[in-house]
Amino acid sequence: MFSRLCQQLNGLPEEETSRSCCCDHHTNDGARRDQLFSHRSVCGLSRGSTGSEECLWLDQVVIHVGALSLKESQELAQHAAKIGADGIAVIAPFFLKPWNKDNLVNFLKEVAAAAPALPFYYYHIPALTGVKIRAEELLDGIQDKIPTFQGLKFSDTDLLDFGQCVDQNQQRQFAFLFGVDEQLLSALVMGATGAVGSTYNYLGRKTNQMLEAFERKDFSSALNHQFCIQRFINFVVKLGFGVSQTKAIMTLVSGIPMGPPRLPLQKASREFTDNAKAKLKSLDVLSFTDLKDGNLEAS
Ligand SMILES: CC(=O)N[C@@H]([C@@H](O)[C@H](O)[C@H](O)CO)[C@@H](O)CC(=O)C(=O)O
Repeated sequence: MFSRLCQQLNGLPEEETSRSCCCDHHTNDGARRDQLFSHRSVCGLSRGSTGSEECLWLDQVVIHVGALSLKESQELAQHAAKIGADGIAVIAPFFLKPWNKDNLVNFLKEVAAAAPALPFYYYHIPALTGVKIRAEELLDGIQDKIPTFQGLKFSDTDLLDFGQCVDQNQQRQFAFLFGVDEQLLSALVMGATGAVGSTYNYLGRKTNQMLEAFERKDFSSALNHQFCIQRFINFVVKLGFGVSQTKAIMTLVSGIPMGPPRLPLQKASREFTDNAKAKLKSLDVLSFTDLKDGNLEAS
């Protein structure tokens, strides 16, 4: 059922993007975007038991093409099709917001129509877009308007909405990709078919252990793994956790400098990174013991 954990590598620095892939983010540099697809075999951030870097083969790449302007979104969708993406995803426009379901669907429909051969995913992240139209409502009849509609990335904690997305679409082969890492187990019970999230960049092993336990119906072990993930996320949330802190942790665990976040975000503090490092060590969630924090200054 749960086919594969989708690892986000969107924090990689500009110079790394030619050997990486992003699920939700695009770069604005056209040449670099093209390079992205010249290497379908990418080096991820995971390390095997020997500590050596493992190569990940991304057999599907979904490019996020959302933008505030419909025209820009359409251009990005066309570009994604041209360079061989396997799908496109779009968040709701968040400056001039759609007021109701029909407005939002009409916007999405125009973006999808710019890449009519590509599977289309709606990226529901109301906390960031401020567009709170329920996903369950949006899905009702969506394939009549968007024939390429393939599924949803659901980054919200409203499990009633998520459960109803699954329940009301059991006859359809939609992908229900969950995006709240600390609640993934609950979403699996509701019928999630996949996950996309930031912490999988470094908590992938622990998450895979949870998925395996869930698959073999060992719910007690699955819950223990989820609680362990929650202990880490709860800890960093209290310190202040966002994209900058994610970059700092990814640098810490990989040794690859992720570069500074873009303004208005501010670089994570050394204090945050030290605390996160101590917590990761105490929870024993990494597959290698030697954290690579030599490049922290560059992050
Ligand atoms: C609001 C937010 O950033 N959510 C993350 C989660 O992975 C989140 O970091 C995690 O559940 C910890 O709270 C993802 O769903 C979204 C995300 O990483 C992205 O779009 O870049």
